[in-house]
Amino acid sequence: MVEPQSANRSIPFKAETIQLLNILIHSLYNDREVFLRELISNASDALTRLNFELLTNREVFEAEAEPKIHIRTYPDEKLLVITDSGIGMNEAELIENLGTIAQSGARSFIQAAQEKNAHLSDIIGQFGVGFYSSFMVAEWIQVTSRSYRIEDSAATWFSEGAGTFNIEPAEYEHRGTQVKIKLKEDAAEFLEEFRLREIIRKHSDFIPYPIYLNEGEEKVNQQTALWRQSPQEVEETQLEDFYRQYTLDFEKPLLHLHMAVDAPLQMYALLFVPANPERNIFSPRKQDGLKLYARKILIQEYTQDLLPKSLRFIQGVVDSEDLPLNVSRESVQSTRLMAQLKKLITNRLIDTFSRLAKEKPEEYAKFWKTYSVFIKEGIATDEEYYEQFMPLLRYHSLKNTTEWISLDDYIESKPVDQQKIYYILGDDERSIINSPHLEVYKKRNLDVLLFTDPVDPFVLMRAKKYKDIELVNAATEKLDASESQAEDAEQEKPETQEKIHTVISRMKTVLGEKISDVRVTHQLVQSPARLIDAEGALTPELQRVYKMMDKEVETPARILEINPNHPIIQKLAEVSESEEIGKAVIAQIYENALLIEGLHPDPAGMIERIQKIMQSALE
Ligand SMILES: Nc1ncnc2c1ncn2[C@@H]1O[C@H](COP(=O)(O)OP(=O)(O)OP(=O)(O)O)[C@@H](O)[C@H]1O
Repeated sequence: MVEPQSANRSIPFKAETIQLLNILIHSLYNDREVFLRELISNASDALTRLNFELLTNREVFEAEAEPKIHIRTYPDEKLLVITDSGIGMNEAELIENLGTIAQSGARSFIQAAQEKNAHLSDIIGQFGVGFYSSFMVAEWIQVTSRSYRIEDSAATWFSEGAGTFNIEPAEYEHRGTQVKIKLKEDAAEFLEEFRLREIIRKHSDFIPYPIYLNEGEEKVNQQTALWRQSPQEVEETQLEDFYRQYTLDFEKPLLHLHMAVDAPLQMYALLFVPANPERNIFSPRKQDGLKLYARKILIQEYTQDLLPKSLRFIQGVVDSEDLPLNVSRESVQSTRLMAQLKKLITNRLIDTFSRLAKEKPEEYAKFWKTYSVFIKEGIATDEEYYEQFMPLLRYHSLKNTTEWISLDDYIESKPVDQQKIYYILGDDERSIINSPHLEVYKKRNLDVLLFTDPVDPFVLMRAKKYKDIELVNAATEKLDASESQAEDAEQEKPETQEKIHTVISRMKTVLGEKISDVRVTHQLVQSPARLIDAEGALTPELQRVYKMMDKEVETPARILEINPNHPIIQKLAEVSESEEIGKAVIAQIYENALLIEGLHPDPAGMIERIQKIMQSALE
């Protein structure tokens, strides 16, 4: 049925639209060019919707017309005209779509824009205000459209962006929509062909329909979306070109992942691990996040919900057929599909890292050097994925200070009866290797992982176990260095015990309040003594966490543990109590222990005493 054609009518915009237009018209927004992206994306949506219609309906006006988008400029009249052969709109649809329906994003946009310190650029980027964004550059806009329905007639919508728009019947021969923009004085740049090309290449390169500019016969957009091709067909150089164009990073990426998935949902992704996590200042990527497309149409420039936060260094594109095309940008986040996509992508990424570690350990070592801190952050903070991140951990160990070993490697090579995974905390490998705490492990030929990264204690806050095997601190674990009962019996002899008691009480007198106690340990081999935390003190892990967070913590005086079998300790018992040398040796034993724990406040201060001890040794 042919609708009765009405004469020119003036209709008020919805209240929210008026507010939105007010903000946009008066905005001094630098990235005004996005208006073109919005119009092209509307045109592209209209073409896709027509394609759907054509699947089931042959009663379509101009069914054979080529699906395309055409942009024309008329510099003398300052006109920019964007035409598409999409689904089109009749009069009622023009009124509804461009005037009276409050856009889903409008309200949130206005709210966000009215907030203090709001940056319009962030907000426009975030909400994508669609068609109306053209009012940033337009004095007026005229939209003429002819719907795909044969019986419909054409109509024209016109507005200067104030409170109302006009609607009237039109003569328009072709199916689709023509958006005519009279550019503001200061928006003449959008009449320049090179500028338009630049914008199209930047924002709409992968729109699935050809975009023509003025009389040019070549389409301006590339149209082929590399990520939608089969991974086997894409060549290494194409990937590198794509990555370079995408990030302006001229270093090759460390790794890429090309996914083409059909089930449980349909998606393509092309992801990269950059050689360096810092974006360079020229990078067109201004924030973390992946570019999200639905059927090649850009939905969101920076999508952070597709990855765990700790994998924010990943660059690339995700494209899913399953995302509804008309999904508004703000509702993208909350769809169930996004959670599914995130899971799929994250699992595949973790899998790719694991495979790299297995198949190309040297390349994994490079990855680990740069990104270990991110993976460790993931373990410390990511409730959902921390367990999956754990097999990616790599450490040096007491027995292997040159190659990285995983927790799985450690478990595989440990003796069957060893029930725990041992680690030791320290500031650098060279000094912890010499820690007295490790003597018993060396003697017993047990391996210990060296945790020297400042973020390792954070990892330990969450990761108490791996594959049901407890991770324990070698420095606080009680392992006995004496392997036979005979050795024990020797230690327990009454005369030995008495000697040791003498030494202990002398040490307590000499060291006074510097220590909370002196006692015997059987965990030492070469060293005469070591320091351990007093009972009730914070664990060494927590002490380091606090230190990293710059929090002052009081550590109660430590306990000095002595090795009853050490010649220095045994000889000390024979030195008369009044002799100065005995006191000097005790003070030096304590300070040596401080030094090796990295706790000595003034190592050079020991020199004088050491010289006295040397002198006495020579006499
Ligand atoms: N070129 C076009 N052809 C057909 N319909 C169009 C065209 N441009 C806009 N429309 C209609 O007008 C509606 C409003 O467009 P607008 O750009 O304001 O928002 P949107 O595209 O729905 O959302 P977004 O904010 O994500 O762009 C569209 O949903 C569509 O129905």
